[in-house]
Amino acid sequence: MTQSTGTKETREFQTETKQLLDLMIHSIYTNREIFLRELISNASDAIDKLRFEALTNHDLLAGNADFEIFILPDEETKTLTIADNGMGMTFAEVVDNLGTIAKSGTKAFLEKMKDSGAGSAGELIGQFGVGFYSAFMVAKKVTVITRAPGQPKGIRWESAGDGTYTVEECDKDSRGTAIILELQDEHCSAEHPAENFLNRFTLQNLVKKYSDYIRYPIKMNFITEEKPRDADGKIIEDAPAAQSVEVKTLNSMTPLWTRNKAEITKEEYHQLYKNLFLDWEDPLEIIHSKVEGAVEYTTVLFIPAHAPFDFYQREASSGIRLYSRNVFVMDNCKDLLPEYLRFVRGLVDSPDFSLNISRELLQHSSQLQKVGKNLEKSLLKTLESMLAKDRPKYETFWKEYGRAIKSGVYADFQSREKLQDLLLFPSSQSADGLTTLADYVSRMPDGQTLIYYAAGKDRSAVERLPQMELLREKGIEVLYLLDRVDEFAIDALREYKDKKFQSISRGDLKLDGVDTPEAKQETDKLAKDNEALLNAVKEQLAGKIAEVKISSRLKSSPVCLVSGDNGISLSMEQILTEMDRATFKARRILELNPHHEVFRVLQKLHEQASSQDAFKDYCELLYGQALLMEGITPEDPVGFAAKVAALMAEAGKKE
Ligand SMILES: Nc1ncnc2c1ncn2[C@@H]1O[C@H](COP(=O)(O)OP(=O)(O)OP(=O)(O)O)[C@@H](O)[C@H]1O
Repeated sequence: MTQSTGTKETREFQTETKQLLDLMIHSIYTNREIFLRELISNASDAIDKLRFEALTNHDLLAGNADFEIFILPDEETKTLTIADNGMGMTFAEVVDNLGTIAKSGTKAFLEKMKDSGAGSAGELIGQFGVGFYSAFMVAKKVTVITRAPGQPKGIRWESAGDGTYTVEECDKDSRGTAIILELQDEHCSAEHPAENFLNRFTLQNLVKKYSDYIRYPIKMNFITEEKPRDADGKIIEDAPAAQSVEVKTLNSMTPLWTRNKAEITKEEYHQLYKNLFLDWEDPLEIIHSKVEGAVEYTTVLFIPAHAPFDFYQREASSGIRLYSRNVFVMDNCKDLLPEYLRFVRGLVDSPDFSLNISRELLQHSSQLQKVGKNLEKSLLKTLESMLAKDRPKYETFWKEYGRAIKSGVYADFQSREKLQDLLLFPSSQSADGLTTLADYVSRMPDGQTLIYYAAGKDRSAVERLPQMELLREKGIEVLYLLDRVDEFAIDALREYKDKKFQSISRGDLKLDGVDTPEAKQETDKLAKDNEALLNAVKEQLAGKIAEVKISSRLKSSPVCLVSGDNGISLSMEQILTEMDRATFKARRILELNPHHEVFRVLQKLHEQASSQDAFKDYCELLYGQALLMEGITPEDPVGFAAKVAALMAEAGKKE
């Protein structure tokens, strides 16, 4: 077969690769058959790559353009070979690709493994599809023999998955890659045909199941034995059987999306999705459309059932593959869909995508932009109709991707209006349901002109905000913004159907139309009468707060902290601080409850010149309390605690 022609080097796998191999070999994952899908998919990618490069450099093909993937089970050597005549790899590429983990998905897999402990390896292997290394789930030893086009020599890579591998130059007749798996005993035993990867029927079924859509023929030799026949056509029983070899193509190769929609089963769509995007779950939604006219394309889009575990942490990636008349052009096509739709997976096949322009140019092509606009429109339409017709399904979608949509509202100025009707929020109206903005508005009583909201880290934190009391008493519905991006989205939106949003912790509460003019007059009078007191409090808290006010929103709490109408809010400031991006500060306004007993004590202390120290402590304590109620730690927690202790001791003395 091949012969080594250079020195053989033994190298160590990168630490992460070692960990991965260890998992592959020792995991109790039962669905090991997926290794075949992974290797076939790599072979198909390698042919795609060559085919694409050959468009501009025809010499690469060297006269061999009959692309194929060959599966060769060998009973004698107990090996299974998957061979392709694709791009092959050079020495450096072999070391880079098969000694380290370059693939971000595999890295993510390892991260997730670290987080969730080895127990879940099985489930995760299926979820991530771990590429080439999955071969070690079924093989004792893996040999890769590969030759890149134009290279005089091939490269032989070999490993038993034990921490090291060898690489050496070797002879190889033709371009491409052969992966030879020396199968583990349980995977070449006739006793368990479904797990026997030398069994041709098992292999045939697996190709049908996982790789039917692959665009290159996946071939296998079938050996038939037949006894010779006599002149009358009758079998000669005692003659030795003659063997004949028949090469069969196992996959249908018809790209699913070119078929008539009505003839495609849900199961087939699911399989296409799983094959292309290596998911183990069925997608939540499928959109298949064919568009003819100024731009012509066919698209199959999927909304995965679950967002990847690190979806909201990593850089936006895109899961859209481009094809031109069934020929793969590129994957991860950015700029096709807006970032807020980056969870969508799928493909677009259009004769208008030119095959031989560069990736960069293609991404900026006007055809692509037109297609992108259409896809965005049809995805939004699908989501709107899901929301209207299948609320539970939409809520499942929302749980996974709601944050992406909300990010679209604040980050994508042009999409704001289109997205506002897709938003859902919890609210004071129902203990566990979610409401759309339209539903909120439809419930607004006559006279209420604003949409009220409260931000906090969870429902109970918001419900316990002192500011909530008054609204609860007046029966005004409040939207709860519990996700960190919520307030930024609402802030960007500013209004919905001419109704402005109003935070219950910002500026004046503006209960106009609901509150009475008399109440406002009373608050103004109290502020005037206590002007000196308010100024004194402000002076004591100089540098910490911008203003002190008489509150009209407090019931049982003596104090609360709100932020100004403009700029960021306190909760936004908190979020930005956590993200180390606190360049802006909220304008802090301390509101005092004039009807609370503490207010009267404050008035008394202020009037008595002898109580200046106590007055100062009271101001500090009220400010500290207000911060705590907002979930913010006072700047000097030890000093705050000491003041509380001193006050408790003092109160004890009086009794
Ligand atoms: N048959 C092959 N021919 C040429 N290169 C290959 C072949 N198989 C694997 N490779 C190279 O090895 C790399 C690692 O393969 P692996 O399956 O681990 O990840 P991947 O294919 O990049 O990721 P994904 O499976 O998500 O597409 C590939 O990117 C490719 O460069």
